[in-house]
Amino acid sequence: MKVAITHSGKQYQADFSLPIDISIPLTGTPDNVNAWYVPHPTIQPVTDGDFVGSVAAGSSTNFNNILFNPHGHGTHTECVGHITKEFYNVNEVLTTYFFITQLVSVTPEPQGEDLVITRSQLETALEGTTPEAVVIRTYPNPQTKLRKQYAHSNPPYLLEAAALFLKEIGIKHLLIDLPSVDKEKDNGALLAHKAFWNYHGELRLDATITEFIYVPDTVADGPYLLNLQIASFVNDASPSKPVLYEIL
Ligand SMILES: N[C@@H](CC(=O)c1ccccc1NC=O)C(=O)O
Repeated sequence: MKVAITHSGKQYQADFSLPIDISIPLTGTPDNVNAWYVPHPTIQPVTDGDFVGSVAAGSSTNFNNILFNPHGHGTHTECVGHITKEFYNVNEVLTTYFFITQLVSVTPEPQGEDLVITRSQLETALEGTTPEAVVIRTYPNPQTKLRKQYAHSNPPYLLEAAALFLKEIGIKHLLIDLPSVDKEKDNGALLAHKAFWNYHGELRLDATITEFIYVPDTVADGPYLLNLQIASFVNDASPSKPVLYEIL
């Protein structure tokens, strides 16, 4: 299914029959990707007395409860409500779902004991483009990222200046393959989140951060059409399904 798109005076074409899903599947198993010290998600049949919500166990239907945490268990999209006293929910904030995006790859640089993404790395990678959304793939990029247990691993993160740069050039949606844009243990500083959402000024209520994506190596850097969909959770964050389409 080919589509022709006119956006900001430019013409694009994409083929909806060739989606590139950059979400991480969520499973109810211990090897589900994990961060923030939460137990693994569970997907279990509802039970009620003798009833077990499983066809294999004699029920008419499979009928599972799912217990998971959007921030800790996989691809999720969050709004400024992640860091504010006031309640903002991502379902109200994300109101359109297609964006022109740029996929960039960076190798985080050592800074003391950390690995960080710098402003100049993003400047270089974006090559002067100012898309609505940026998808950041970090190297190395092994497939084990799909089930990595990140707790206490001090994953790479974005420097405050890098997040400020993305805000300055008007990026509305930031997607990254790490558990957070900030350092794991930062005593609540959350510098990159705050910079991107302009926490100390007028909040960028319509800006989102999507963490825990996975972009396979076979996908080349460059421009894409992004379809960013969430489940309609009234919460600061929701599991999400970002999908890229090559621009033809
Ligand atoms: N680094 C923060 C914690 C943090 O960032 C966080 C904690 C739980 C769930 C998500 C978090 N950040 C996600 O981007 C801290 O050390 O307080």
